[in-house]
Amino acid sequence: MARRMMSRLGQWSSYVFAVDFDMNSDPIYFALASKHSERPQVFRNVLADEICYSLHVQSDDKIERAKFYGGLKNKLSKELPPECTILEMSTFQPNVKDSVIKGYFLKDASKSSATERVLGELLRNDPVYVCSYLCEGEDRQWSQHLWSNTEDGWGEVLEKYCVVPAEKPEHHPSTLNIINYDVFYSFEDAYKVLQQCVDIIPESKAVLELVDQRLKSKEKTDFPVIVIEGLDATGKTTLTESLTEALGATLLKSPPQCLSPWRARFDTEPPLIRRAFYALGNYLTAGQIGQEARQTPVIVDRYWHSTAAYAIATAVGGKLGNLPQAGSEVYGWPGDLLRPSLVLMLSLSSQERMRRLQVRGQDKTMEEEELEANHLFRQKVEEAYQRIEGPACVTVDASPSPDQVLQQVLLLIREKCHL
Ligand SMILES: Nc1ncnc2c1ncn2[C@@H]1O[C@H](COP(=O)(O)OP(=O)(O)O)[C@@H](O)[C@H]1O
Ligand SMILES: Nc1ccn([C@@H]2O[C@H](COP(=O)(O)OP(=O)(O)O)[C@@H](O)[C@H]2O)c(=O)n1
Repeated sequence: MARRMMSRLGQWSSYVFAVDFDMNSDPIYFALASKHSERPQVFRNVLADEICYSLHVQSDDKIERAKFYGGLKNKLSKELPPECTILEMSTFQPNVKDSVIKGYFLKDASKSSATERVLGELLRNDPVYVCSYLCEGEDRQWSQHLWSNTEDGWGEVLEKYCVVPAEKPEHHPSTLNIINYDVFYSFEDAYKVLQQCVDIIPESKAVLELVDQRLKSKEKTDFPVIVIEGLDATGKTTLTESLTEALGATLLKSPPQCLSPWRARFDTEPPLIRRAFYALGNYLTAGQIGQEARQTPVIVDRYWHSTAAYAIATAVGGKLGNLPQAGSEVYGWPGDLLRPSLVLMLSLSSQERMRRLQVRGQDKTMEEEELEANHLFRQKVEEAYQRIEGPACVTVDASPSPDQVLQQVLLLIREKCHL
């Protein structure tokens, strides 16, 4: 095991580390070197004399890595002393796609041995790299020690590096592993993930069986296909129902009804697996759309835009500006997924959306902090919605009365789809 870690470590000196100390600011970027740099100390404003650690999952298996990383946060939160802060961390090669190894950075102010005990146990039993960080010497510079894992837990220090500041990369690290981790751009890529899960998530088998029986859709439909998108409580259900009636259309949704027995199960899975499930849902819905659009117009409540926008917004940490730029390949439409004729996104101010959620009896107990984090998340979802192409969505003001929204949308449909 130690040898394998060493071989990866050889590359590690070309990696940059990013720690998210504050979600509203840039991460702190640092690299490893054999000598300290002249530049100011890396953790100057965020760390005092705490002992710090970092943990990275070491596995070449994508599913194992995703499962273990998801569970690790819960385990750490439960077992570490409360004075130990758990921060998200990425190790990556700047601007190199698929190079991110996700991990956690621990800022330990507990002055107890409990943290070392928990980490020693992880080292002994689990596929992790553990590093400790110490602030030493007269010039108070930080260094990183990489520990080997032995049967006793903490083994020996394999490598010792000086921690030096690194440049902010052009692309935020959380954007580097979106493709085929958070968003899937072909049926096959999503299908493969669920196939690999069959042993650990038995429900995957039933989902794959349904997907195997899906209807294949033609590229072109006889009748228009109109997708309604938007955040929760923007009025999608209300509008899709009235539109369906007004146009004599068929109403479908993604994920389709036939996946509902498994949705809650896959919602508890890490993004890789959860997103693959929703991606497959779109292909099932596409089959139904192809069938129905032979006879009537089709209205679809959420489709690809929801899958991609939520996945991207969740994957991309921190500020709105961290999203991949407009025109990036992550906003492209999967080549093998039926394209609708028109996509409309319902947009509402956050005050009106909160009011509607409250009328519906939800979100009443949300803490201020959570609201703030959610505000940032919603902004990212809406921005991602607007950047997705092929077809791009048309934004509709959803604040007027239900009937006014319907009339406005009917006008748009007549104009764009000649209905
Ligand atoms: N145009 C509108 N004006 C005022 N309230 C609305 C409007 N559209 C929907 N609502 C109400 O807002 C809530 C959320 O609407 P809903 O259609 O369930 O949204 P979604 O399907 O997007 O979650 C419901 O209580 C609904 O009655
Ligand atoms: N086509 C879809 C639909 C939903 N989703 C996911 O499902 C969540 C939204 O579902 P929801 O149940 O809140 O939707 P509504 O109740 O607002 O219609 C989002 O977090 C998306 O991640 C998806 O990925 N793809």
